[in-house]
Amino acid sequence: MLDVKITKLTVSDVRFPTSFEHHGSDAMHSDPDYSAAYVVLETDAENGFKGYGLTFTLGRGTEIVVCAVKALTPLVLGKRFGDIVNDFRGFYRLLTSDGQMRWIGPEKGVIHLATSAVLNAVWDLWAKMECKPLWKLLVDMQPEQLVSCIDFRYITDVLTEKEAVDILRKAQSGKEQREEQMLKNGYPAYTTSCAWLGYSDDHLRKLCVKALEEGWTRFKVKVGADLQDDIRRCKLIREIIGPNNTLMIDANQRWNVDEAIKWVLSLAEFKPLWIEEPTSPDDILGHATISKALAHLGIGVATGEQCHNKVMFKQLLQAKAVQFVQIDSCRLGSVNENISVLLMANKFKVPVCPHAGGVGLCELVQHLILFDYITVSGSLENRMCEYVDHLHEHFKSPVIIKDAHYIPPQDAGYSTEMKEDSVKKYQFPDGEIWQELSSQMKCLT
Ligand SMILES: C[C@H](O)[C@@H](O)[C@@H](O)[C@H](O)C(=O)O
Ligand SMILES: [Mg+2]
Repeated sequence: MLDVKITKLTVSDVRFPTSFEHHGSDAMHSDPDYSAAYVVLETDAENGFKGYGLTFTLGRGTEIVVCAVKALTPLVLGKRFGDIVNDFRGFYRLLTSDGQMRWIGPEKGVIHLATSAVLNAVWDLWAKMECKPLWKLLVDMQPEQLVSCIDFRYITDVLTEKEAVDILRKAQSGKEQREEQMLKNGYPAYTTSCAWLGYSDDHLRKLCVKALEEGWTRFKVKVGADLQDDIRRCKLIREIIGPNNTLMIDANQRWNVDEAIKWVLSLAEFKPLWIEEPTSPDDILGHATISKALAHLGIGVATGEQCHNKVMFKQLLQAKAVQFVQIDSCRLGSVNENISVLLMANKFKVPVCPHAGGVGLCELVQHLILFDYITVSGSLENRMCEYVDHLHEHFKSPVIIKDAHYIPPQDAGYSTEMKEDSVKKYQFPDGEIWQELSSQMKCLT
């Protein structure tokens, strides 16, 4: 297996027209078409093993991420698989620290999204070669091997290699029981599917009632465009879900810092557990100010879905700017960088509640949060993973949700593989779906 070489990398621009029904809409992204730059790694393995990876985008601009993946391709082609996984830290550095390309990052923006797509495919390949779901591959690794996948550059002031190994060693005790518990009950989830900003009150009501019947107890609602609308919608949702279920609010970076504090104070009566992305994702001290101002109300600040990299997470933690860390499987540099954030959050005793949804984010991040529970944090206190009910049907191993819990996937790999037919149909702009849509548009004009 280790002698297998990577022989080909293809990347596709796959877009789903979710904006037509306002799925995924929020105060800053009113018309997202959930999309992905989708990577397939081919190898010379006799059994034809392939690795699949993706990064999540919102439609326009996916072509730029595709271009960035193509720019990274020469760094991957011809590589011996054993050389990658036996020095994963080195391979991570190779992709993120290329002497010319790092200028267009470093480790942020389009080039980092592209890195994530490529590395996600490598991890999928690795898990497939080991015939394990990715979470199990991680759970079974020795602390030293896990740590050897992390690039510690820029974070040793808060987390050294030794500390990382110690955290993982400590969590070895009770690992088997936690794994059993997960296999039996799954990992707790919350839903964002009921209350996208573009949904009418009526639609919101119907979806909330249905979600309650299905056993959901934690709900997230989009806010931030209009205060009166937010008050009405939060009141409505609180009335439907009752005082004991959990409510979160998400502003998707809409406000200035002072505005965020004032706005959230006006919504405090609805008892949200957190305000997510109140302001610019880059404003670490702004998040700290908001956290401080809301602490007495028991409202925490959550962020991470557009947090560039581990350095920013480090500072958010150092500045006590977040009470909930939202890792993202497709924005950070894949599993490698996400593990470092899980370990830092553990050190600062801040719970991790991953960002999911989009296309494929639930499929991927479930592996990371299972790993976090079994092998890092060992705790479910104040923890839950986001769930959004869109586009799972396009994946070969879609997520399984039971009683509002993620059931650990059993198929080998990182659950990243999409159905060939879906990739073909939704390919932008030549796939059947986009061709049909463009001829309908022409008819209307
Ligand atoms: C544009 C997207 O749907 C976002 O609104 C979404 O990721 C959201 O912020 C979330 O937390 O799920
Ligand atoms: Mg969000």
